[in-house]
Parts: sequence; structure tokens; C-alpha cells
Amino acid sequence: MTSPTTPPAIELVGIDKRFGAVHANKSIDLSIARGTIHGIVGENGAGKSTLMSILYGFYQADAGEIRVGGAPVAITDSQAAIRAGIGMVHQHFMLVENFTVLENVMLGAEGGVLLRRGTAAARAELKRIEREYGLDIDPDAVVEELPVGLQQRVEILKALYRGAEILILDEPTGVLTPAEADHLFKILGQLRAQGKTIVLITHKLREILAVTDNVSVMRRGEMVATRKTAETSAEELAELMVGRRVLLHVEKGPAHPGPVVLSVEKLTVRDARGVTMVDGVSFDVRAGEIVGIAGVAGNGQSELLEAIAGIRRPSAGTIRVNGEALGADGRLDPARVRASGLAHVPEDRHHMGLVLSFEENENAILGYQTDPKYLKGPLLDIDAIRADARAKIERYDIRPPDCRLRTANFSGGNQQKIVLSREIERDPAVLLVGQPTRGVDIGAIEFIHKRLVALRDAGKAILLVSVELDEIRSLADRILVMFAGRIVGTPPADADEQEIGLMMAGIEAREAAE
Ligand SMILES: Nc1ncnc2c1ncn2[C@@H]1O[C@H](COP(=O)(O)OP(=O)(O)OP(=O)(O)O)[C@@H](O)[C@H]1O
Repeated sequence: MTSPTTPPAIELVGIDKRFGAVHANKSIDLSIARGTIHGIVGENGAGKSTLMSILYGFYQADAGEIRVGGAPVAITDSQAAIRAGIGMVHQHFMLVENFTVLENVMLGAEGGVLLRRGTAAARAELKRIEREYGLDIDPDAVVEELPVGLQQRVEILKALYRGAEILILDEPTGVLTPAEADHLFKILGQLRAQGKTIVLITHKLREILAVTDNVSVMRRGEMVATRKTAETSAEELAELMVGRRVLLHVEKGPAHPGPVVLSVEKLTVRDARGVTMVDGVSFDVRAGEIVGIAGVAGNGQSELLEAIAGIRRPSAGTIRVNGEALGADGRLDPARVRASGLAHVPEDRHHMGLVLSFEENENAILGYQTDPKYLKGPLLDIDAIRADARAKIERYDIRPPDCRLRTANFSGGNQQKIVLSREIERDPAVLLVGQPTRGVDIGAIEFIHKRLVALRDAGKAILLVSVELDEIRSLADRILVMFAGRIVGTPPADADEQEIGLMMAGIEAREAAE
């Protein structure tokens, strides 16, 4: 039991950090009690990841003190953090994919006592940790063959193996299916029961309310409030984060669908290994409606979207925009698809939506650089491009409002807004959007959802792919559920979560096949 005199697991005192002109952490004080799950929420760019990176030794604070278990510690790098008992479960896993679970867990702990004890001892220790925390996993499985939920468990095991008493998880459920997320929270509960301390960063207030004991709110580099979770609400947290009341649901009137704008017929897409990812899919999207594709990640939605956007070559089928087949002459590429009035917000902004080393204003026109409004004779009109970027920054409240900043230095949610503003402002006939609010804060979600509804009401056709069922249910006028590359159901837009959930799990599909 934690007695009132037990020092906090972590105390941050006056932590301050600047990146050039950006004051990312402003004299932050934070105390996290031992054996608790402590949530940290805040808008995109509020400074959450920076604070955690300081705690984990990726960055050094310009000022301030870190105390672990009551004693000041100098966390100069991640090794020092590990020595202080702090472990990080990364958003983008840092595992060696072709190594086994055991090899990954041992890797990097080489100098430690455990490795010197040899593989057999390490295996025994791994088993012990696994049993103690219900982290059921095969130590001899090769990491790349494991689903993401299990890969994340390997990250947790790795931290525990190094003796972590404090675990930091940054947006851990972004890549998980709902069932995997539930399992993760069970594991976190078990870890807490064993006295471990957990710091959870997430934009999902539902998760905060479901699993944390306390929650702290950051806004524009400051720590503005800490609450006992039982004594707060999603509305209060949202208001503390954003500084104003936020609509937590989408307000939209009925759709007035017009003629078919996008028509997909018997589309089949195979991946590089020849595996069928999209299997003879047909549907239409009309002007003035949002069609949502629901499904657990990996069931072909991404490939479907990429094929329509001209990034992947379908092996069969037709895609028509306003009646005209794309690539009828055998040439299908993203530039030609865009020219036909299609805009695309890709799911993976890092690999497809942005060039991170470019300045913001360069990404703000990426793919549209041949538009005459960005040209002066044969050359790019830099002044026009920057003026255009500044207008989008203002309209989409992209922070910091600096169109010359390298894109890599924007926070994740702000990077997402850069892509969205570029594609939405094209005023496309068809907008393809993949995971529009992944990693995006609550105020920005409200804004993005309003923009999508406004675009629909302006008579545009929108195809939305999202693994967030809430998002699909609140935005889509029609829902298509994808499972194993096929559309397995078209539930009404007001269908309940469980009904759609069953289709997403393929239950309905299996029954139909039997
Ligand atoms: N290496 C860096 N160089 C320059 N600026 C940076 C760097 N890292 C972060 N920043 C800036 O510091 C601020 C805080 O960013 P941080 O990533 O901590 O926010 P966050 O709260 O984690 O946001 P998100 O929810 O979007 O991940 C942002 O304005 C960001 O652009």
C-alpha cells in the first residue's frame, strides 16, 4: 500500500524547454503518485511528447528538476532513464522485426546482469514477468509475424525486463483494434495492481475516463489542471484542453444526395506478394453524401483507398468519376487522378502525405505545384505559395503559425492539419479521406468534422475510411463494412455499435458463407 508519506513515483519541478521560438514546456510542475495510472491530455502541440521525451532522456530540459521516488535524478539519455526505472512504450515500435520476442527483449540489456546469466535465465525471467502481468506471448515467435497488439506487448515486456517501475505510453491505442485496446487496458490494470506507475498520453477522453486514476491537462506548453478522474468529465477535460466548450458530437442535418460522382465496380487489388487485399468490391458515392467504410485495420480499406487515388494499380475492375473511367487508356497515376477532381488525404501522413524535411509551405502545395496560381512563368512563385500557406495556417489554426518551419518539427496533429487543409481547400468533386483524425486533438476533431460536413453540404462526394467506429457512425450517411477484402454489410447509419462490430469481426460474413 502507498502510505501518505510515500514519495511520488515522479515529480517534475519547473521543467522548461524551448525549441527556437517555440516554448514547448513552460515551467511544468507535475506529481505522479506511485501505483497509479496518470493520464496526460492536451491539444496537438501542447507539449505532452516533449515533456515525456525529457523524462525519458531524449531531450534535456533547459531548466527544472526531475525527482524519481523523491530523489533528484539527472536523466541525460535513455540509458539513464532506464537506470532510474523509467520505461517507454513507443508509438512507432522500436523492435527488430526479424528477431524473436526473446531476442528483442534481451537486446540492449546486454551489459546487464540478466544477459550475463545467459539465454536460459533470460527465458525464465521473461516467463516470470509474462505470468505476473498476464502478458501471454510466445518467446520464440518472430516479431514481424505478430499482430501489432502483440508487438506492443513485446515493447511492454522489454521495459519490464529492464526493471521499469514507471511506464510511459504515448498514444498506445492508435494502432490497435478495439479488442486489443481492451486487452492492453487489462494489462495496465494488472501492472498498477503490482505497484507499477503508468503515464498514459492519449487524445481519447473515453480511454482517460475508463482507465486512469488522475489526469493532467496541458495547454500551449503549460500544465493547466490536474483532476481525479472520478471527479471530472469529458466535457470538463475538453474545455480545459481547448480553453472553450467543445462539441463532442457532430451536428449535421440530413444528406441530400445528388447524382453518382464516384463509382467503383468489381475492384480487385493484390499486394506485392499477390495476396488479394480487395476482392471484387463495388459501390457508388453520390454528390452530397459521406460514405463511411468501417473495418478493423488490415481488411483492405487502405488498399481500396490507395487504388482509387491512383497509388496502387488494381488488378481488375473500374473506377469512374462523373461517369468517366480513370486510367481507361492504361495510365493511372496520382496526378491524373487529381486532375479528374479527386483529392486524397492518405492514412499515413508520414509516408504519403508529406515530405517531412520540407518547409510547411512546400508541403502545403505538394502535388499541386503545377497549378498556375503557384507559378510565375516557368518558375514557382514563392511569394504566392507562402501567402497561400499562411492563409491555410490561419484558417486551420495550424500551430506554430510559421510556414517556413520544417514539417518534421510540427506535432503530429498539426501535420495532419497541413495535409487536410491542402486537400480540402482544392474544393474537390470527390474527397477520399483515410483516418482523418488519427492523433488529432479534440478541438481539431470538431473542426475537421465540421469541415467534412460542410464539404458534403456543398454537394461534394466524400469517401471516409476510419478504424474509429465512433467517427464513422457520427459522420457517415451510409456505412459499408469491410472484412477480408470484401464489403460484408451495409448497416443503416443509425445501427448500433455492437451490430457493426460483429460485421467488422467477420461474424456475419462467416455465417453467410456457411
Ligand atoms: N525537435 C523539435 N524542434 C522544433 N520544434 C519542436 C520539436 N519538437 C517539438 N517541437 C514543437 O514543440 C511543441 C510541442 O510539441 P509536442 O510534440 O510536445 O506536442 P504534443 O502535445 O505531444 O502534440 P501531439 O498531440 O500533436 O503529438 C510544438 O509546437 C512542436 O512543433
